[in-house]
Amino acid sequence: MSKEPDRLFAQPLPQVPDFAFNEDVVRVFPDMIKRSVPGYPTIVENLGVLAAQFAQPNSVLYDLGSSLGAVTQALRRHVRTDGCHVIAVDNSTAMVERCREYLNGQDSMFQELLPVQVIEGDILALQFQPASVVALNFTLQFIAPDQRLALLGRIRQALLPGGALILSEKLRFNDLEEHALLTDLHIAFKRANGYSELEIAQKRSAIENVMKPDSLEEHRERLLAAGFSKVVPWFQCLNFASLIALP
Ligand SMILES: C[S@@+](CC[C@H](N)C(=O)[O-])C[C@H]1O[C@@H](n2cnc3c(N)ncnc32)[C@H](O)[C@@H]1O
Ligand SMILES: O=C(O)C(=O)C[C@]1(C(=O)O)C=C[C@@H](O)C=C1
Repeated sequence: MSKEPDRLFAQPLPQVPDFAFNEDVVRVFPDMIKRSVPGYPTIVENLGVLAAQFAQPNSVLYDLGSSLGAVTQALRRHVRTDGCHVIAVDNSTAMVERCREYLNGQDSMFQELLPVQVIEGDILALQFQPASVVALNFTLQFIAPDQRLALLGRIRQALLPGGALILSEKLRFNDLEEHALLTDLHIAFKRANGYSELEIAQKRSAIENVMKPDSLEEHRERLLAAGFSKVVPWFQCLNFASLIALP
């Protein structure tokens, strides 16, 4: 994995462009996401642990919005169920290229890893195969809000009995005081991880048009409307959370 530090927003930009998962972001992504998302390493590792409980023999495990394949690698570390394979999907060419390099490197060093297929494509256009685990790790927030219910409905239809969707997202809060407090604490987290006020402000304006977080209540209601029977939050650190949704 690239160890390059994220300095993308360190210099004043005349105009901050909308955030995109391009080559510049890909180069610094492991550092960026770890220093920006409280609890990210814990979520990723335990996503593998949870997935191992839901994986069904001879089924597909989806990593949707796979970026550099951190979730896929956690699935490889933890899932031991017979006959499973991972399908990782991302629509950023730069992410997919780098992800394939990492995973090919692993394949050449270790035997008996779960087979992985990395697809460059839009998850909104994906024909889902029957799946026991679907991971959406900080991806749904980048999908247009009016497309989210239909996507979750198609995931629900693809899920096998005993399987699960694991959904991690940045949250917003309907209670304004709660929202302000957790936003301030998230900024403190970024500061503690070495980001300057300028970096924090420019990143915020880069993502505000492209990343639209929902509240926990909106997630729960939409997942139920999509046909899931049960929604169980299993992790929250500040304004970032992860949920298990059962078919
Ligand atoms: C925050 S990153 C996900 C991080 C990753 N899951 C992890 O745990 O390291 C969001 C990813 O979703 C991808 N993405 C956004 N919209 C997408 C879409 N419609 N289809 C496929 N991938 C998408 C982006 O290219 C980006 O790589
Ligand atoms: O909320 C922020 O400031 C973030 O940086 C969050 C977030 C995310 O949740 O995916 C946004 C974009 C990058 O992919 C890394 C982190």
